[in-house]
Amino acid sequence: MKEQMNYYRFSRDQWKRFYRNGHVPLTAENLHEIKAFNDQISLEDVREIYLPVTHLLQAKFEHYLSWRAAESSFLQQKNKQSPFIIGVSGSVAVGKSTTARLLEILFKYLYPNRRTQLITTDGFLYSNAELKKMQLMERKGFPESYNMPRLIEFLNDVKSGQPLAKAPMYSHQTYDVVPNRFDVITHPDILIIEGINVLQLPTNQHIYISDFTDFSVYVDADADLIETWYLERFKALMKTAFQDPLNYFYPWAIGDPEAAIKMAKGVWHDVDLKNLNDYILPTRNRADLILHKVAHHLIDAVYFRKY
Ligand SMILES: Nc1ncnc2c1ncn2[C@@H]1O[C@H](COP(=O)(O)OP(=O)(O)O)[C@@H](O)[C@H]1O
Ligand SMILES: CC(C)(COP(=O)(O)O)[C@@H](O)C(=O)NCCC(=O)O
Repeated sequence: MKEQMNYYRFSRDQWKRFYRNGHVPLTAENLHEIKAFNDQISLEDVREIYLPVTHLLQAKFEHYLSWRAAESSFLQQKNKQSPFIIGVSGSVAVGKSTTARLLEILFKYLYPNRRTQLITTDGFLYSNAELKKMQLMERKGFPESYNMPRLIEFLNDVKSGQPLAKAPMYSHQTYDVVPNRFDVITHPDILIIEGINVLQLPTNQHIYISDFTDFSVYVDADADLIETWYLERFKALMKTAFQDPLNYFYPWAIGDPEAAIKMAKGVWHDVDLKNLNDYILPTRNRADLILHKVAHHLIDAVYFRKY
């Protein structure tokens, strides 16, 4: 990634120094829990990259709470609870879910008495049946494949302090939205929203997802590297989740492995890479923080937005 004038660039060595030791006390048990959720995560990355990120987010969150109180006092209104919303974006397979989950875990350690919840935007995709009807099945993940008005309404409910808001669920098992299944969001203090479209500006809306987020993170890497992660994940799933006869990819898991890899490469090139270049990458410079990854998901630099 080239230097950008509106970002500070910090090398890994510079970034790790921003964390004051002991600020987020991680015990051996905590680290064990992180490893249990993804044993590929480097604990060095957790300490050197994610702990300073959490430290920064903590400062932002506390500033947000005091600003909300000051605003309510100015408007002579009751201080209504409204969650601090963190958006996590980036390409398919760059590691958004992993980053979002890690931030969720770290926030829970930091604020055990506060409610942190995580949702993904993929539940707001139109169902496969609807996508087929609109001839958008090959455009899954592109802006027009999401029900944006529904997502905006959901965020508006959450941000305005509704006691309960329901986010539809997506299943990677069925490769489709799950009918009548929801993630129930109940008055969180912190909401993490993860998805490829979190920083996008839809053309036909007057209000965007980013209007609801208080901080945003973009996970970045070269497209060639992301392709290898996409294919590695596909190969790992071929041996595990795809072996289930109910899985959408089951026919590929029991067929010719080379044909399956060829198909996955085609999907990456024709759908996800195109989406990255045309719609996701152009949103990168709206993020407050960019985590730049190199081989093995190692973060070599962090970009922090100046203005
Ligand atoms: N920090 C990390 N260290 C090691 N592997 C990772 C890391 N982040 C993601 N991965 C792996 O990369 C692949 C894509 O990550 P995932 O979080 O599923 O991506 P996304 O949500 O962006 O599609 C998965 O196989 C995941 O296990
Ligand atoms: C459902 C998704 C759009 C969401 O991406 P994610 O948030 O999982 O990175 C993506 O996983 C997807 O299915 N893309 C369509 C092409 C493909 O099968 O990769």
